[in-house]
Amino acid sequence: MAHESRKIYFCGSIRGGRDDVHVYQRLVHALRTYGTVLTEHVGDGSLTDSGEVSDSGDKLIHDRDLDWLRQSDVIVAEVTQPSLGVGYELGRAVEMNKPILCLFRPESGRRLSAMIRGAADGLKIQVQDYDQDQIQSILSQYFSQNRV
Ligand SMILES: O=c1[nH]c(=O)n([C@H]2C[C@H](O)[C@@H](COP(=O)(O)O)O2)cc1CO
Repeated sequence: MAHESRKIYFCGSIRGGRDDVHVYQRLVHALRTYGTVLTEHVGDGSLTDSGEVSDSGDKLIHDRDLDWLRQSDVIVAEVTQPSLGVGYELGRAVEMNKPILCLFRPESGRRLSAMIRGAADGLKIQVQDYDQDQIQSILSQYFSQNRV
């Protein structure tokens, strides 16, 4: 798929905690090489764990994000910092049969949920352990696959 037309949905923790926001920032920046990132705000350093401010509240955020999820060609999720919202997005994306790449940093000392690692089939749903130095190579390898 051509870079210009590919829509990427990036998932990262917001109310689950913003400790990894610098990693999300790097990923969003790197992902722009491969398409349009619909959820750029996830990597915004000024967005706190209060989440986005919206007059219409959480329903607007939820409905907008599900629309973006439906439109997207691929989901990339940074899953090191546990987040209910990211887990929910991934579950919905699985049901939509979207290609999914989950990225986990073992250096965190955490153990990824079995419901994420156990969902991987190595094809449509991929879970990759990585450290930040590998961001470019992992994304380059992933997007060179025909299925995304
Ligand atoms: O303000 C928000 N905006 C937003 O787009 N989200 C979406 C995108 C993130 O991938 C995910 C984060 O979920 P959580 O806030 O539960 O960590 O949910 C979540 C929030 C706040 O829950």
